[in-house]
Amino acid sequence: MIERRSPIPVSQAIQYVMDQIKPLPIEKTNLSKANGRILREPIVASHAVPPFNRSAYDGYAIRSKDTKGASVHHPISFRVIGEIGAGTVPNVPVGKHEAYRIMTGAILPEQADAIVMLEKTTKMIDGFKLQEPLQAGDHVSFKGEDAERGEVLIKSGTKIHPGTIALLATFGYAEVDVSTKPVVGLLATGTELLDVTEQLQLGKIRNSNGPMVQAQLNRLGIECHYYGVMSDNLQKCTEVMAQALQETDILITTGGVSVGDYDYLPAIYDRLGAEVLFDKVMMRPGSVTTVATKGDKLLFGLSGNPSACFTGFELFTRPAILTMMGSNEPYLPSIEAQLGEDFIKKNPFTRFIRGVWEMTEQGVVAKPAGFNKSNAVSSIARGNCLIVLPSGSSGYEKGMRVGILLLGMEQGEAVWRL
Ligand SMILES: Nc1nc2c(c(=O)[nH]1)N[C@H]1C(S)=C(S)[C@@H](COP(=O)(O)OP(=O)(O)OC[C@H]3O[C@@H](n4cnc5c(N)ncnc54)[C@H](O)[C@@H]3O)O[C@H]1N2
Ligand code: MOO
Ligand SMILES: [Mg+2]
Repeated sequence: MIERRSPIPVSQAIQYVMDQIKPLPIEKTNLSKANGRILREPIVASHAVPPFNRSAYDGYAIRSKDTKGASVHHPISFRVIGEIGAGTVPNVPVGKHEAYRIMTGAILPEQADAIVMLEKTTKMIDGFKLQEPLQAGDHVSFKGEDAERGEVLIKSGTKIHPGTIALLATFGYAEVDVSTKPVVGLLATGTELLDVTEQLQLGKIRNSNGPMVQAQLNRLGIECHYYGVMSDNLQKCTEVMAQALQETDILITTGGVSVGDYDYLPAIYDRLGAEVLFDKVMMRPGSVTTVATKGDKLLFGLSGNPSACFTGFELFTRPAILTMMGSNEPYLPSIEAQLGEDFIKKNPFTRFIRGVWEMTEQGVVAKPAGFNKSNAVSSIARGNCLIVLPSGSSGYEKGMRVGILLLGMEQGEAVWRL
């Protein structure tokens, strides 16, 4: 009798993986290399932003009280006593009916409390005329209006993106605490697999999972240790994986996790003494995704079918790696969308359909990205989301509200919700 596997719910499988994760140590990185890394210290404002009251426009710095009563019929004249470009500091305060020519970003001179836009003035020989009154604070960018000193602006565990870089630079972080990266190994298994450079041969296909998973890792900022392709050979694969486990924190394989005669991963885990957390998940594609541990190492046995491989990585490997790196938003971001087409197939397991979402007049609509079986490769290329169709339904109709997981986003989610 063939041994039957017991499928577990997706959320439980994710939890099993996440329970194994311990955060990696912290290291310092140069600001120029920090983009895409996970911040491991909060960004606290070490000074107010802006650090001084400054002009929001090119124009003139004046005392607002001197503009009282100004109108078309009663223009008020101002004498210009100097000029302040951004970066220079005036040393004489503004007096009654006096003004400084001032540029955007320049510090306000003492006594000045408002800025007149250049366009609102009529030039005169030694100054300008103004035809409308100003209030104190007009066109001034105030000290601390963006951030107060001591404010926690970004939490530890956030992914650094160009906006974060700007903030780090603002506060003078030449270096910043980030997580070290896990060493991730990747091995594609399958006697049928050809290298990308090889001619197609009957019965064989090119290895697409290897390069795909490499790219999925790259999206997390990780360069993997690529062990290439191996034929389905129990002894040789075991040896390579045993060696790879010495050299990596996480070892990803693709293929060989099902029940075929050459699906050797279950036997390899056994030989390696790895403990299998699960080998069947109530999801499609990727139902045979297998995750195991060996000491503090994690082994992800992603399915050979490309869509299943892709989905297994996004659902299990991605949050595991991000959590190791201290991310507080390791899950794919999810939003609600309208299903753009009927999906009438029975759903014994939750389906993750490679889809395309777009904004329409009806709101966000998500459609399957084409041929959608677990062996599909074209729909992975077209998709920008995974449409989640929970199990237990006999089908989903166009217009129904569904959850979708957004792919390739910088932002993530703190909890698994779908
Ligand atoms: N009797 C059963 N058969 C299968 C079951 C099952 O439950 N009972 N599960 C099916 C499901 S679901 C999937 S998914 C696949 C999983 O297969 P494996 O993970 O064992 O992967 P392989 O057998 O090695 O390959 C499957 C398929 O994928 C192609 N492949 C493999 N590696 C690559 C690669 N690197 N690049 C591109 N394509 C790859 C391979 O040629 C096969 O076509 O099993 C079902 N069978
Ligand atoms: O694991 Mo398979 O991909 O469910 O289709
Ligand atoms: Mg197989």
